[in-house]
Amino acid sequence: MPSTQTDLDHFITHLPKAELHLHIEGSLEPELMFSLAKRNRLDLPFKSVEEIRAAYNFSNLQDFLDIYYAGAQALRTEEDFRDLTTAYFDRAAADGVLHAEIFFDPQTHTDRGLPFSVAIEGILAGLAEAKAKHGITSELILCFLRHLDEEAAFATFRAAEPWLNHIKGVGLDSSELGHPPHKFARVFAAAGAAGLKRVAHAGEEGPAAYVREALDVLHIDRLDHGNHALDDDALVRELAERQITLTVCPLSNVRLCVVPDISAHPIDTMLAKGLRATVNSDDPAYFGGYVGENFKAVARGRKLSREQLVTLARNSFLGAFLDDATRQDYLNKLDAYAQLG
Ligand code: HPA
Ligand SMILES: [Zn+2]
Repeated sequence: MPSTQTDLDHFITHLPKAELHLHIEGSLEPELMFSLAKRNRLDLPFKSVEEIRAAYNFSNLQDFLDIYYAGAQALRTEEDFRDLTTAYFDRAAADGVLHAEIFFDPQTHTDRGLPFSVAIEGILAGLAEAKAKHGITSELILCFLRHLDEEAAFATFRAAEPWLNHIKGVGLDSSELGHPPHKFARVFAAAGAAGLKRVAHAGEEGPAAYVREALDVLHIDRLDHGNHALDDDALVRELAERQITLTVCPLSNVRLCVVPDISAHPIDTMLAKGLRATVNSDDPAYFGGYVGENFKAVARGRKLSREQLVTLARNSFLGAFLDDATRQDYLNKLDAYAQLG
């Protein structure tokens, strides 16, 4: 029934929410990729926006990563990173996002010769612009690439030192299988000692044992993805008891074949098991939708109630690295909206 769908879309779009799992490089839309390539006088291996989109047909995480790292090559200057960041926040604002905690992958840029400062200064300029334009608050999370070694992660952490007061936490992303969390135990310990939050991708393609390691060895404050945690009942009970936030990414899960279909997505199973699950977009330019589209996809695919949607939004504020007063302010906005809606 179209009118019901429109009501649901409207409810989701204006539902106050936080986004906690967003790779800023994964928000590079083909149109912006082309305009950056033109501005930077680069040759892209694609002739058109349509050709780029047609290449986004992945059967696993590595298929995606190969194209995601290639796309990131178009980013060359601080201005590029600022434009990328403001484009994401314009979309986020339209999707009812009040607060976003975004990842960036410095090694993707330093490994091709960009100084560490270029990506972070451009992103920070974009975050400041988003706050001024939309009032959206934000935090930045530096991700280590797990297919590289721990020494490279330490070198990145040292390079980040002058900006540590602008970085809320460290994360771990890229190819999961064969790169278990314990590979990064010492650099995560150093980040924790420096007062940073710790998060890690685990249980996306990797087994429940990687989620266990992320908890016990990396001492994570939040779990990115976590789908395969569901394979281990004791682990699920612990995640629920400790109210560890899971940053779940439904459209990413479908596009990377982590789940067979949106109608088989476990988001409501996670809620039913008492897990603090949230909905996020991961790499929206590659996976076909921003956070609002991710909410709409699971709402339809799993026939979620408004109460479940509000719980998912509440979880996003509970799981965010916010100060108590701001968190309460956002929760109050959500409660007021839920009562009206
Ligand atoms: O979903 C992801 N998984 C791992 N690494 C990533 N880097 C960007 N997106 C992802
Ligand atoms: Zn991710």
